Amino acid sequence: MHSPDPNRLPTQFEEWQKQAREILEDGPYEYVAGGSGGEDTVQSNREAFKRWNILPRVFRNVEDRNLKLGLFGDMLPSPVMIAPIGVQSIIHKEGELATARAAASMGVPYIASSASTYSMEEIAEVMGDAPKWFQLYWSSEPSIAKSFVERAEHAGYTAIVVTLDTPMMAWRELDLKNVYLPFLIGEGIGNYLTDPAFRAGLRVPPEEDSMGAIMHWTRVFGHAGLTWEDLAELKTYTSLPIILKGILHPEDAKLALKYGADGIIVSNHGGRQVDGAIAALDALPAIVEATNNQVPVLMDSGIRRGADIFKALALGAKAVLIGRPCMYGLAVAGETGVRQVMNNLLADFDLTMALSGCRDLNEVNKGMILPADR
Ligand SMILES: Cc1cc2nc3c(=O)[nH]c(=O)nc-3n(C[C@H](O)[C@H](O)[C@H](O)COP(=O)(O)O)c2cc1C
Ligand SMILES: CCCCCCC(=O)C(=O)O
Repeated sequence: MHSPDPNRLPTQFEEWQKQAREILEDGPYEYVAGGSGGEDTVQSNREAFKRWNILPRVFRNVEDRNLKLGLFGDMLPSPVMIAPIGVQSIIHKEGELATARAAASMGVPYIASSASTYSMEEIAEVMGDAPKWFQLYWSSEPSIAKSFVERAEHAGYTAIVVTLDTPMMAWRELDLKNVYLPFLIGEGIGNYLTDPAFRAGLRVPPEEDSMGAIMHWTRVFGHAGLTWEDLAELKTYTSLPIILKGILHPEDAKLALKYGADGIIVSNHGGRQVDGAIAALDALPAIVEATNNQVPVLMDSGIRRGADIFKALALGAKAVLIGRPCMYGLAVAGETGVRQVMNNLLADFDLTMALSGCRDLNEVNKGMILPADR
């Protein structure tokens, strides 16, 4: 059993990843770290940040800094939240509960995935009043989609994030090599097993036939038939803000506005879906322009350090989501690891703000960065 010394947890992202690699078996590690196809987009996500330089200002009295952000009625301590990540039980036995506790202890919003191993109610319970959003994988069975959204609202989640880039899983070569799909061994389906609409579709309860439930899950998980018109139906299920995740094309950003989305997350799913897709940071400016400040634009994919957060905000993101770094923290030291990863990132971001001469988030703008190849 791995028991890390809490006084000697890593500071570097690369070291967290290296230790996670040592702790986890190939299947779970490569499921988390891997991307789709030849992983070109995983790589592009990182390269995109290196194509921008920060242009720091000096002599600006940066003794007091304000990183707070008002978003969908909540006042957040910083423009950083934890991305929805499913099947965290393959990384640590406490899975999403550990990550959610770490987030709640810092006031950092946690976005609970539909594909969590623990149910959305269990996750909400460990978070108390801390900010939490629910991520919807829109089931092909409408009663399940409706039930998930209603359960989330009832459990105290304050926004619904609808992920649009994963109606099915991409060609993921590492998982194929490992013959590893966690869902097929019953991980990541906690929200389904506890859902009355899902259970209504089973011949016998999952407690009596777990494989039957898993097979049913494979049939209802995704919905490749969805179109923009379906958003109207989803909006009848809830009065919570609806945020669309996985937008990369500016025309889709305009459609999101037209069909009444309350927010957008520019994301390529961390390079796990369309290999060869544009880096999320590269997609961001055109989407910010297309939405013209009508709704908040958030982004994720490839953020590893404070300077990355700064660059994303300078290019117009209101906030960013952190994905794999938290999962490496979870693998290394459970709840403590996730908290330490987030503390490191936030400290790095705060220092980047100060040393760039920014006291407030609204000072982080396009004038603070330059293309590296100018
Ligand atoms: C192991 C893993 C599982 C994920 N599960 C989900 C999920 O259930 N729902 C979702 O919307 N995105 C999911 N994502 C994508 C993340 O929300 C996020 O977009 C991505 O991790 C950001 O890229 P980064 O890991 O490079 O920071 C997952 C990502 C990983 C690595
Ligand atoms: C059948 C697809 C399930 C994907 C759920 C988790 C996820 O989003 C991922 O990237 O992995």
